[in-house]
Amino acid sequence: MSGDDRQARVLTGPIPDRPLAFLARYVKARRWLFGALFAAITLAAACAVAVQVGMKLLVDAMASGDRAAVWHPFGFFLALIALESVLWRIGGWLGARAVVASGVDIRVDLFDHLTGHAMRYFREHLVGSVGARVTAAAAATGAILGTLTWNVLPPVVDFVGAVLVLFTVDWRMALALTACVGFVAAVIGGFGMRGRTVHHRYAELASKVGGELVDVVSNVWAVKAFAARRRERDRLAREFGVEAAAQRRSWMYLEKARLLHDLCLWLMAGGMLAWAILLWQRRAITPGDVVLVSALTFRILHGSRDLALALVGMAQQFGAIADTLRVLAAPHALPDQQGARAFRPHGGRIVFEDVGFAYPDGRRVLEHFNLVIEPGQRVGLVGPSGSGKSTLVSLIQRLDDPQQGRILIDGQCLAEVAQDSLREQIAVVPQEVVLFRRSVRDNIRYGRPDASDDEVEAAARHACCHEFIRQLPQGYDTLVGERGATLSGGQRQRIGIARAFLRCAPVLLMDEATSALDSHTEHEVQRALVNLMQDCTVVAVAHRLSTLDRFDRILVLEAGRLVEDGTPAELRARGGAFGRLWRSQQAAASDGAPSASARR
Ligand SMILES: Nc1ncnc2c1ncn2[C@@H]1O[C@H](COP(=O)(O)OP(=O)(O)OP(=O)(O)O)[C@@H](O)[C@H]1O
Repeated sequence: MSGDDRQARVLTGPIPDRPLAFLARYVKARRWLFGALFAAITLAAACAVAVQVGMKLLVDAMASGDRAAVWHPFGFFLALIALESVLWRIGGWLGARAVVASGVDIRVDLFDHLTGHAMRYFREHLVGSVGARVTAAAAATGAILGTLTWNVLPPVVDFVGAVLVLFTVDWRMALALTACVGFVAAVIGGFGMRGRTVHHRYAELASKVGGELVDVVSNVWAVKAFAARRRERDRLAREFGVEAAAQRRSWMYLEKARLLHDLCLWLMAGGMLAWAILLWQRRAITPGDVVLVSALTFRILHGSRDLALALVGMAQQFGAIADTLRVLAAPHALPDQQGARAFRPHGGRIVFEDVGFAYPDGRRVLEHFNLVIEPGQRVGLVGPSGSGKSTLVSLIQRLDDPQQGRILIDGQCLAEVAQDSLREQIAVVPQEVVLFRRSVRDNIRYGRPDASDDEVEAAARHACCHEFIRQLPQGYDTLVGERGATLSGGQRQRIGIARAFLRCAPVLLMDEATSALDSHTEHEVQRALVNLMQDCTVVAVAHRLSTLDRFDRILVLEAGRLVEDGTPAELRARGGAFGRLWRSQQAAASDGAPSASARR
């Protein structure tokens, strides 16, 4: 395979939402390869028709009585068989390259589109099912391309070739064959098309059930903790049962199509052969012509069955693609504006100008919200659960757009800059750091892919995780389990901080998660955070008020409104909402445990 074939094609333009246009997109992307493939298969199928003519010539030569005359037709016959085989093999070789390469193109293209969806898309769809759909769409497209090449193209060429050859025998026979094939194709094709809803339903259920399975497996902790294995097994068994019924209906539909075709084949092939024998009895045609007519008729009618079944099978595959495109190819909810400029950082000044924001379900979170955060300012967000802290942080990353007003960083409206260029300048430490199933080094380097090993280690030292990483079995090369499961919460948190260190971004967003950690680990994480917060604008959701002394400014949110704004000392002295929260946490701390309400 050449390097060119291994490289996925970078395709531009939106992903079509109709399956046929979707297919054409990937064939066009490798038009020369597919062109050569279709040409090889067309020639191979034409050779197969010519082989029947070779056989006729051989039979006629044998029937002529001139025993020496058989060798020429025999040589012609043999050469055609060899040529046909060579062409099929070339077709197979080209097919392996073209179909496999477009499988890569499709998955890369769909992945690219999928990851461009707004975060809300991933909240609304089962992630496992979305991932499975990408693979299923590539498999279905590969199956369609394979079917088109090996089950649709050859019978069509056979048919055209056979009709041309039959014209040389008897034009009425050629017309009759055309009518027969037209009839079979119409009956079975129509039957296949009517079955589309059956196949569509099966594809839909298959991907739903696949998603459910992934969902349960990824929540296996809860399944065990709630002793729910039997419950989940029974639930899945019910879902599989519904899917199986849809699969049976889809399969049986194909069987009915096969039965219908067998009947047509028997009647038509019998009729054509009887007709040829009658002509031969009247000495209108030669024995070779009878052989030719019967061979071609059987070939064409068999081919028409392949063709019809291929069309029905393709309808099934098109159903799977249509189902995937309905979910995946939906336009992005937050696209970059046409010709969006790259974001240019300049200190990290964040401004909310009369911002109004509601979630798609209509829940209003912010209304006429105004805020200015100066470059380098460290701002802690405090407030009861549901007051809008996380929403504010996600709006700064442009994970959603406000319906009213503007959000600006360094004078640039977030809705007008390219999203990736914006997020490149924002480091985020979430409450729950999720790691890839890759080495510790690769996980830290995720913050900046071009960082050297020394830079990765320096970031780890700043984030207070160098020591524990060194003690892992393979140090920095240790593979962390799925989603970082082989590390403790505090260790994951510090790796997340190391990542943010490497990012070196002017804006840092954090959702502090120190409440779940023991006091030693919390101390380590705090130390790492203090290091991280230097020299950038920080907006942090603060859960423990005791950690707020390192902030320059505290914002207290209640139901999406800014109710207090000042330094920690000012707000403590003021005795308002913050003062009350502060006192309740102090009291809980002196009782030995922070109260849940005070943590938020
Ligand atoms: N994806 C969503 N769709 C609809 N409503 C949402 C969504 N996310 C949050 N909300 C609602 O928006 C409001 C603000 O939520 P947000 O998560 O910003 O609060 P928060 O202060 O960060 O809460 P917490 O401290 O519990 O994380 C809440 O009423 C919440 O129910």
